[in-house]
Amino acid sequence: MALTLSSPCGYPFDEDEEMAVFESTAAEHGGLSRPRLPEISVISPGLDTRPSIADPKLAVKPAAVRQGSCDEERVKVFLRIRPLTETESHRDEEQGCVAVQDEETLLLKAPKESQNMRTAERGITQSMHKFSFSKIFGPETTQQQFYESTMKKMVKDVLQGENRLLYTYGVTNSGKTYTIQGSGLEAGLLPRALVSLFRKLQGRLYGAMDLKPVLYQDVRQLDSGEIRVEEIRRNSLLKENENLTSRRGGNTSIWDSGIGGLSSTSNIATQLEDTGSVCLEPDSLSHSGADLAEGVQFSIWVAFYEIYNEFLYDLLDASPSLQPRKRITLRLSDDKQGNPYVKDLAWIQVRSAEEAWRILRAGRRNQSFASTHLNQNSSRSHSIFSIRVLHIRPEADSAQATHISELTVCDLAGSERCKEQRNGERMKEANNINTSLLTLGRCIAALRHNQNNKSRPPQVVPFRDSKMTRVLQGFFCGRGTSSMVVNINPCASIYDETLQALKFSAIATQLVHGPSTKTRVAYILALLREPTANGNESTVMEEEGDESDIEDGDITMLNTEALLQAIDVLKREVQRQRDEKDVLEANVREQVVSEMMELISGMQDGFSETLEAERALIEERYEDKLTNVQKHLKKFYSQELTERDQEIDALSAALDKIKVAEPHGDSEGPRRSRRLTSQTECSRLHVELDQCRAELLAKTQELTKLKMQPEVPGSTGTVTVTNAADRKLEDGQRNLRQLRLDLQRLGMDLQSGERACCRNTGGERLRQALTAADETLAKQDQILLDLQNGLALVKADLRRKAESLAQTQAVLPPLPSLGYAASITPGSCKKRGCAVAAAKDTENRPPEKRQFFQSLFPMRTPNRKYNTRAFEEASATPSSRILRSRQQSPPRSPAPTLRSLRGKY
Ligand SMILES: Nc1ncnc2c1ncn2[C@@H]1O[C@H](COP(=O)(O)OP(=O)(O)OP(=O)(O)O)[C@@H](O)[C@H]1O
Repeated sequence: MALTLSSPCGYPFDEDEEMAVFESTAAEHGGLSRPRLPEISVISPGLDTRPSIADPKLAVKPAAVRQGSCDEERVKVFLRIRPLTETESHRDEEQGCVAVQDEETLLLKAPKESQNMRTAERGITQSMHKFSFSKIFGPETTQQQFYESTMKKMVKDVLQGENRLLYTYGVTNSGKTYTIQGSGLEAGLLPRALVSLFRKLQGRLYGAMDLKPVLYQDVRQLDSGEIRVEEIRRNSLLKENENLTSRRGGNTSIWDSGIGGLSSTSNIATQLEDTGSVCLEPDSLSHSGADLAEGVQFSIWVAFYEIYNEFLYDLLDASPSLQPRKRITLRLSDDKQGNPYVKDLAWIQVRSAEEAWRILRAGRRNQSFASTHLNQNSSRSHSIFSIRVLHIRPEADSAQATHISELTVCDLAGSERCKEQRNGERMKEANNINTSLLTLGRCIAALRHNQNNKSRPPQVVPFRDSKMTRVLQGFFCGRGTSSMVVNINPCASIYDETLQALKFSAIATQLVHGPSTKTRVAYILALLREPTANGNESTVMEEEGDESDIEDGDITMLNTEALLQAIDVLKREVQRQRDEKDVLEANVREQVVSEMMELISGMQDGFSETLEAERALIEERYEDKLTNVQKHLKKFYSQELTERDQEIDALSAALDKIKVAEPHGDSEGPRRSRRLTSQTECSRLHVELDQCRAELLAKTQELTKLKMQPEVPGSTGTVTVTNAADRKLEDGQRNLRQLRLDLQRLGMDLQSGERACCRNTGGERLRQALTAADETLAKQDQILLDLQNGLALVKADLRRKAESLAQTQAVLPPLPSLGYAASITPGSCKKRGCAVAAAKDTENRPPEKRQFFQSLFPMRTPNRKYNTRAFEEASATPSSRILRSRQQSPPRSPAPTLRSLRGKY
């Protein structure tokens, strides 16, 4: 399966991501055409984001941190550009795609055939990229110059007790191995470092082999037997190297890697074995032992191992056999503190640079090299060479190691495109190499994230995802510092790979070294100096005496009691910080809750207001609708009634005509003529009633006058009767008024019934209202009947009164204007009796609905009849239906009509 080269920085190097993290804005580089993509991708965060001394965060750091300059804190990333070979020059690989702008800035310009140029042409990315490094070394840089600027100080630091790591990173065939180990007479960083180390230690070497480094960074006292074993191993390795050197000529050794039968071709041996000893410029290494601690001797032990296809192999596994054999894989273990170490790794004591050099050469023969399409002698593994320095105080009886420091040099395998590997084994190697480099990139990216986002929860740094990162973990976690050498090949054909490698290194430039062990000790000591919670000054420092030693952070200066006290102080500090955080959390929670409550109540108010407004709006709308409906109904019924009135008038007129023209027409004729007659009769009765009232009034006045006259014998009974008649008349009038009021009320009931009908509340309600109205009408009919009876009695009384008056007139002079008496003739009475009979006919008929309807709509003419057939057919409105239903109800007791009253009267 062909795989492409993965981005080693932990996430895909897609251009958007890259821009988000590293790229500057266009404005920083002058006017640029595209708004989103600047012409040059500036990948130089290391320089721009350097913390200043004035950074307030630094002010609170312990003194040991403040003392160090910012440059020292940041991880150093060096760039080395290798020269083009002759073959490469002939292939026209020099296309000016790599340009050094100054000591720290590199400009990459995409060549025409590169993938980067293709994407740039599509506007996805830039064709030019700018990178910044701690220092850039061009093709002309010599090995010595490079050593002086990079590793020289590291050696010094290690001798002073620090841990240092230097690792190379780059595309295959970019010069990593050349940089670390060198070639021919050009010794690389490692041999130079060894020579420098031993020169510095001249006269200070601890020759015995009784103290040996074990585990992560511990020292073990060896007994005599173990010492002998160690010596045999060491001598065999040195002898092996001698034998191989003497047999040089047929110089290819074959080793079985143990995995898939890989052959590791040690052609590299030829390169360095030409130099029997390390050849260095005389003035390249200063060898002053002035910086070394007084009275301390140093024991140097080296180990050399490789990580091949994610397996650990000891390159100093001293077996003299040259036969192919199965290599033993080593395991990674953790010590009690969880620090990783390579179990059963061979540590060899060396007493000179020469010995160390020979051991290194012996190990290189075991290293996994192979020929690839890019490099004839390509490292297929990550090789790690470690030098451990034991700081020993020789005592009279037995020596004691006070400290151990380490210098590790790691030559990482080169990243490469898997798909370009034609050999399956090479492809597998490339895969593993890229995977471990990818993990390294992810670790560095996570470390950078954690350093840059201290307020956020830290990301898990995936050290355990690869053997290489696990082995080097301590150097990234404060137990030392690391430096990175990025090697690049300026060939145009591998421009895209080079670009990826440089992007990866750009992340590393952002890294800051974690606080060293020394710094942590200084922090603890600073805590001890602070006033305790009880307000008493800690006495630890006073007991310890020399403050300058303490300032250096040497924890061994403290006795057990002081350390226990320090633990107590730290525990209290932890508890205090926990309490603080608890209080802070409680406050934050309280604030959040109160803000939430405010928010919720605000929302509630808002909702209620909205609800009210909507309710008002809906009410208003429905009010308007109801008003509109009422208005339209009124208008409609008014029109309807007007039309009916007109029709009735027309019908009446037509009937009159018919009556005049054909007095004896068809069978319908007499009934209609009777109806018309009754109508006209009714009007006439009205007039007569009014006349009767007027007469009654006149009579009442006369009676009043008579009362005023002196009483004559026998008149008492007449006056009493007249008074009774008056009272009854008054009652009758009162009843009439009551009747009118009831009718009005009925009218209102009907209106409400109509409304109920209009609002579709159901015909049942309307029917009930109408039934109630009918009952009220029946009551009124009864009242009218009573009134009629009362009037008959009055009439009888009046007759008697008239007779008594006649008798009185016979005695007294005649009274003026007794029209009423004159009008009460037997003839007129007879006539009135006929009227009463007619009224009785009327009473036998069902009550007139029209009178009731008339009270509802006073604008109508009083003599209209709505129970005609024409009206029934025409009325299709709800009101007309109501009227019809009422007409269909069973006949009720006849109500007295005015005509009947008049007749009675
Ligand atoms: N600075 C330099 N000056 C001269 N020659 C160099 C330089 N750097 C590298 N070379 C040569 O380039 C070739 C490849 O170098 P080297 O083997 O060190 O690459 P590499 O990065 O280790 O490759 P790989 O990752 O495949 O092992 C070697 O022949 C080496 O001598």
